[in-house]
Amino acid sequence: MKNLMDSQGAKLPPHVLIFPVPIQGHVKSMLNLAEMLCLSGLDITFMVSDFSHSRLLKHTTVVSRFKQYPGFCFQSITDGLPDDHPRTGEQVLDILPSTKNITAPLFKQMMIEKNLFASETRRPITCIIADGVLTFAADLAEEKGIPLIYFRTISACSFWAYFCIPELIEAGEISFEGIGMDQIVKSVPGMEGFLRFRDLPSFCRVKDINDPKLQMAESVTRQTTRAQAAIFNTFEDLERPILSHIRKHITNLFTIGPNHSHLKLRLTETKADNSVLSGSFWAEDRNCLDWLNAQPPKSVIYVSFGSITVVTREQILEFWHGLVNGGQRFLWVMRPDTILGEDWKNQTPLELEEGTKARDYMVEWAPQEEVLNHEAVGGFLTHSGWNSTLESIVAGVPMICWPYFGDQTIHSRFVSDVWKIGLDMKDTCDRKIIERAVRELMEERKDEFLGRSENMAKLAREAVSEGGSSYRNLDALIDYIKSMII
Ligand SMILES: O=c1ccn([C@@H]2O[C@H](COP(=O)(O)OP(=O)(O)O[C@H]3O[C@H](CO)[C@@H](O)[C@H](O)[C@H]3O)[C@@H](O)[C@H]2O)c(=O)[nH]1
Ligand SMILES: C[C@H]1CC[C@@H]2C(C(=O)O)=CO[C@@H](O)[C@@H]21
Repeated sequence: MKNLMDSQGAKLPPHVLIFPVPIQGHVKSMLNLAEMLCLSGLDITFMVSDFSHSRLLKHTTVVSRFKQYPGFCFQSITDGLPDDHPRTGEQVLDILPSTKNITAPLFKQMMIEKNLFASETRRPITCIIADGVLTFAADLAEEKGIPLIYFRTISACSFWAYFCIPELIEAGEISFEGIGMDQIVKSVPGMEGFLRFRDLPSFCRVKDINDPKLQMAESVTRQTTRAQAAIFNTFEDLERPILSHIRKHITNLFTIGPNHSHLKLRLTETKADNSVLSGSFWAEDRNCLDWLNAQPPKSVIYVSFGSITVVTREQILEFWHGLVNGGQRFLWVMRPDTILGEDWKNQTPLELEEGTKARDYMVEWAPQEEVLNHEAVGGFLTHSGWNSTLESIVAGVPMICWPYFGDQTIHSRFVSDVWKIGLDMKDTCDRKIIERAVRELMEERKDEFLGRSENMAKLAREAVSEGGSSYRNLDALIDYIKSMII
């Protein structure tokens, strides 16, 4: 390690640059990682897009939160999209070419002008931890000779399915007419027995193997091996068999999750206040917690489709009727930009608002982690984003999965058929099916699902506790970062 000293002669710590894709689920997860590294005394430069930076400043206490870590600083940069770009639905994918073509050259220039973010008290960056889908990070790291670690914010199982796309194509298991949605797919080792074509990440649902989304998914995933190491927000007991397949290709693989729960534990060890920063791009409506306080234990189904999902008005009404007919109370997150179509922009269907007032509760954005851990919540109707899935697992809340796109379609299969902690209703949106799922999860098979969910929650908590796999891996990651100083 080079002996760079501060003015008092103390040795300067490693300086890590963390660069997430500027999307809610990615930024939140990587902020949690940043804080864990700060707690270990590392200096952090956190790159955010101007768009996500202004959302964080507006809706969170991020500034006061990170003030306690003198080694932490934000740098913001454009994501290359116009201000009025929706950044939702499939259009969110525009962020990949825009960061590659517009952000990357500006970022490179910034690194040069700011002397790799060095100052009197900070080394030039000694390591980059980039979001696993930012391909330009590998080019830049190689060009500048800076060690690179990729952090893919999705599950190991979805990463592995993406990694196997060349084999899936080779075996004719993608894109050829005649492959039925329910046909079992054989080319993803470790999933041969239960993975249907329908469960593959949605970007595999193509007619043509040259489809740009499929190509993108394959190329960004395969190039993970260009980094010196990879981080996954998961834990060994959850995905061990799949992780062992990935480790044949990526030797330095650190599983440190569930990040949100791991951070909480590390905060408890070092500080009196272990409350976790929300990291939200929307204002959290905390009134729903008062409403939950008035509900019986395990009586409420929490409904949220994350930060990107968009739905039609018809789909919303199917869900609403299904939920009402299911006979349970519900707390529903409806972002202002959830419903597709100009007529419905920022408008919740009136009948829904009226019909919900009596028994149920609707918010634009919820303090999700607190909601899931509230004793009144007994089930989660989710889009199966990876953060939501992990948050539900840690809280021991069984799920009804309605995946929207990408990695979510495989998570829902693992929830229902591997971990058996919920139901998968992908590719349907019918009030009868929703009603049936609610009854099954919250009444008929309630004890069975709760038992397995509580068991999985225990394993998750053990993983992040002292001596657990994620706890040890985070320590090993920090040692690794220290050893990489050039
Ligand atoms: O009312 C809400 C709704 C959500 N959240 C939080 O927002 C995050 C949402 O993340 P996630 O569940 O992962 O969903 P997306 O926002 O859809 O995340 C994107 O990023 C994930 C991580 O890469 C992927 O797994 C998803 O497919 C992708 O859509 C979670 O931490 C939630 O706690 C809130 O705090 N309040
Ligand atoms: C921008 C979306 C395309 C891929 C990203 C992703 C991943 O595979 O890592 C998951 O969900 C989306 O947020 C990202």
